[in-house]
Order: sequence, then structure tokens, then C-alpha cells
Amino acid sequence: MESTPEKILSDILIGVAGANVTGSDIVVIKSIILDSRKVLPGSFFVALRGTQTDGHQYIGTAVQLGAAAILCEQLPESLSDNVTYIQVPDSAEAMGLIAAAFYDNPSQRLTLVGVTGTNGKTSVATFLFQLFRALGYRCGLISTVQNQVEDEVIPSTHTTPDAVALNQLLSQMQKKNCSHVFMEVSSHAVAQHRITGLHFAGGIFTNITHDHLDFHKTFDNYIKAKKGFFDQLPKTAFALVNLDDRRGAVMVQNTRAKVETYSLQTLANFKGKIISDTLAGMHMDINMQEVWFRVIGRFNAYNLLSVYGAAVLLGERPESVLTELSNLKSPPGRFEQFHSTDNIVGIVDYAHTPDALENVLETINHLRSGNEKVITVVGCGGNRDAEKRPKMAAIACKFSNRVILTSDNPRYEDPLDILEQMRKGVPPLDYKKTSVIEDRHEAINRAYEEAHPGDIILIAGKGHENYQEIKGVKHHFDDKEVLLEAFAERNS
Ligand SMILES: CC(=O)N[C@H]1[C@@H](OP(=O)(O)OP(=O)(O)OC[C@H]2O[C@@H](n3ccc(=O)[nH]c3=O)[C@H](O)[C@@H]2O)O[C@H](CO)[C@@H](O)[C@@H]1O[C@H](C)C(=O)N[C@@H](C)C(=O)N[C@H](CCC(=O)O)C(=O)O
Repeated sequence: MESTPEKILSDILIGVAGANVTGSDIVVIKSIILDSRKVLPGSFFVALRGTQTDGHQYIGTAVQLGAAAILCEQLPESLSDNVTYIQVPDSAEAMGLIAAAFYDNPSQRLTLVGVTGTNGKTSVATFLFQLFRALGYRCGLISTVQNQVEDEVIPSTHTTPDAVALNQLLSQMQKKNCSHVFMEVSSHAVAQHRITGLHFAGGIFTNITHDHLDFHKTFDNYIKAKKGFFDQLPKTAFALVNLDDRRGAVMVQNTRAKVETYSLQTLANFKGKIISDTLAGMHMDINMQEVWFRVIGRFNAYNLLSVYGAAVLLGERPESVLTELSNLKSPPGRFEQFHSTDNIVGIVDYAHTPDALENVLETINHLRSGNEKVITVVGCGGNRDAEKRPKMAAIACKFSNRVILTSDNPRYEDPLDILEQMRKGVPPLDYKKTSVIEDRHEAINRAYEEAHPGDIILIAGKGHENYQEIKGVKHHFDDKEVLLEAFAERNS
């Protein structure tokens, strides 16, 4: 267990603009807490305006539990004598700076690279982590799948943790002598100032398509959030963008960082070309050097190209980078392939957006060598962007010979309602090849029952997740486990 740092309040308020302090700023702060229920004596409670409730209403509870200081946008009506109140224009923004200072600004002593974009964040961050370890560095990873300090795995709750958890994690990585940290930067994180106060050595933009509109409301807001990451980069950092995404150039219009580009289609600092791509591997040309990769698919060509670019920008030798990259395998749940003894290929992929599903299915169709069938098992999550439901069903139909619509984290919604909304996207001509099987276990088994040697089953949407979230409870469920069980049963 990490020892908790203690700080004098005035020392962690340095740099927080417009802070209005009521009470003494010479008090000891033992922890920074965002949830009043977790406040302990000596805590600094941060009142945040959330999506469900307003943290300001819990200031009284925090004081009762012994908070030494309160960060807020609006002072409560009655102030307690033993507590220091810091009023700021934006609690979330101030919290980013305060959290970084509380943990002694660990990002300034690390080479920190952030990856943002709708798809590919996990793969790019994970490939970078694996690559730099292979190149001999001690590394940290902060990702949707898991956080990692060298070999030690720390479960992940968010793609990008809140500012306090994030700085604590970075501090832990720095204390364990990591030199490099690779992290995913979600649009939520930028909008909620989770990364404010961090010092990045570089930022990578993968691509942007419609997603998370339940949170951002409009696509413009979503773009603005992603762009906010590049606006925050310092002059010393690089901003590496995918020129083949039409929003690539916009992302870096206001950045102070050094803009660098990658592309499979046009002239760029890092230019790649796919020479061949099959289930056995991918052959590419990158900046006039040939390389064979174990990971496959056009979307991975983009991922690898950005990883190559970032590594070279961080000062690594191109030849060593390509050698190590050629050995990398897909991260868990990211186009992860499994082969049954009766020659059926199962692919488990996290694709949970229309665009990601289309990419994966296009890749699979590209990799087909003959008349093998593609069977897609897919669902859509509950209490999230409903617009994508019919779109994902339509995409599954367009690119597959057989489609099984099923459940995927229904959360608080009725799974049959979600499936009905998905079904509306099935074109009438595809009714015959589409079934609805609510039970995901049964859906995967059915796909395998119907598959013949050579066929490819895509199980999309959950990737690395090992649970099914139903009415606030996470039940154990793992696509890979179910698929391998089915493989084993038929072939035993
Ligand atoms: C939509 C969203 O981003 N929600 C995050 C947000 O919660 P919220 O705004 O709903 O909080 P709230 O419940 O309204 O509460 C407001 C404040 O009051 C506090 N509170 C509340 C109750 C109480 O009794 N006492 C108290 O102090 C809360 O701690 C909070 O600070 O702030 C919380 C604390 O930081 C986060 O844990 C929570 O993430 C939730 C769990 C979540 O699911 N977030 C997802 C959408 C998310 O962030 N996803 C992105 C990745 C997306 C992707 O690329 O796929 C991510 O980076 O993970």
C-alpha cells in the first residue's frame, strides 16, 4: 500500500487562478476526496457539479466527517470555523492542478504520452507500453482494459481515471522508477478536467466518429473535447495526428505542440502502406522500410503507424522500433483471434460503435480467402447512446452472412427493448439471416453450432470485459471464455 502524502494547503493551491480563500491556508491536508462518503479527518473535499447530483450539497456531510478544507464554486450559507473554504470559478479545473501538486507533479518527471480518439486508444497505448518495455524501459500503462506498472496489474474503472486517482497512479509509477507512461485520454476526461495539470511529452489522435453523444450532446462538443487535449499540450510536446481522418487537421489547429502526421493515404511525416494483410499476418511499408507484423487489419496498420511515429519522436531508432513492433500481439479483446480444432476462427473484439464494427467487419471481409461465412454476434449497451443501435444492426447485416443480435450490458434498460431498437436497423432483405437471441451465452453457442470449417465468428462489443452489467450488478461473463468452452465441448 502506498503511503499517503501530506501537504500544507497553501503549497497545493499555487497556480490555481482566482482562488478565494476563507480561513487559514496553513493546514495539513491528508487526502483529496471527491465523494463526501469517503471523507476522513484532514481530507480536502472537492465539491463537483456532476451529471446526477451537485457535490455542493454534501459539503455539510464532509465537514461533519472532519474535512479540513473544502474546494467549491459556491460557498455554503454557514461556514464552519475549523474549516478552510476555497472558492474557485471551476472546481473540476482547480482540482486537476491541486491533485497534481498534492502528488508532487509526477507527470513532470515521467515521459507521458496520451492517446485520444474514438477508436484505437487502447491498442495504441498498449502497443506503446509493450514496445517501450521491449526496448528496455520501465513503463506504466493507463487504459480501459487495465492499468499496469511494469508487470503489476491494477484494475481499471475508467478509461481515464479522475484527477486524484490519476495523479496517485502516476506518482506510484514514478516511485517504481518508470520512465515512460502511456495513457488513454477519453473525451469525458478532457471535458471534466481529469487531465488538467498534467505534463505530456506527446499526444496522439487516432480518429473521431459519433460516440458518447449521451454525454457530450452534440458531435461538435465531442470534437471540442478531444481537441481540448491538444490545446493543453506544451510547446515541448509532439501532437501526432492521423491525416486520413477528416478531423485530424482540426485537432491540432490551436496547439502549441509540434505537429506531426501519419497516413496510409497521403504524404505525411510517417507514411505507411499495406502490402498484404491475411489472417497469418500483415506486411507493410513504413517510411520506405518493409516490416511484417503479427497483428492484422487495416485499423491496426493505423495503430502501428502511430506507435512507430510516437516512438521515433521520443528518440528511438527506427530500425529497433520496427523490429520490436513486428513481434507484438493484439491486446486482450482487441481483434483477438481463437482457432478451434475443427478450423473455425473466432474473433473477440471490443467494437461497440458503428464505426468500430464497420472497421472490424471490413477487415474480416478483406481477410477472407474464399467463400467462408462471416457470423456476427453483437449487441448494444443500455443507458448509453441509443442512436447507434439500428446503425450497428444494419452494419452487421451489410458485412455478414449471418447475424445474431444479443445483449450487451443492458444496465437499467430492458434488453428486449434495446434489441427491438437494433432490429429496426435490419434491412427487410436481411430478415432471414438475422436472429435475436437475448441470452449472450446462447447466442455465442448458436453461432458456433452453425459454423462450418473455415467460417469466421465475430463476437463484438465487449472485448476484454469479463462481466455483463444488469441493473447495477456486474455478473461474470467473458466472450472469450464462452467461445473457448464451446470450442472445447464440440471437439472433446
Ligand atoms: C458521466 C460521467 O463521466 N460520470 C463521472 C462523474 O460522475 P457524475 O457526474 O455522475 O457524479 P454525480 O453522481 O452526479 O455526483 C457529483 C459529485 O457529487 C459527489 N457525491 C455524490 C453523492 C454523495 O453522496 N456525495 C458526493 O460527494 C460525487 O462524488 C461527484 O463528485 O464523476 C465521477 C467521479 O469522478 C465519475 O466516477 C463518473 O464516471 C462514471 C462512473 C462513468 O461511467 N463515466 C464514464 C461515462 C466515463 O467517464 N467514461 C470514459 C470513457 C469513455 C470511452 O471512451 O469509452 C472514461 O474515461 O472512463
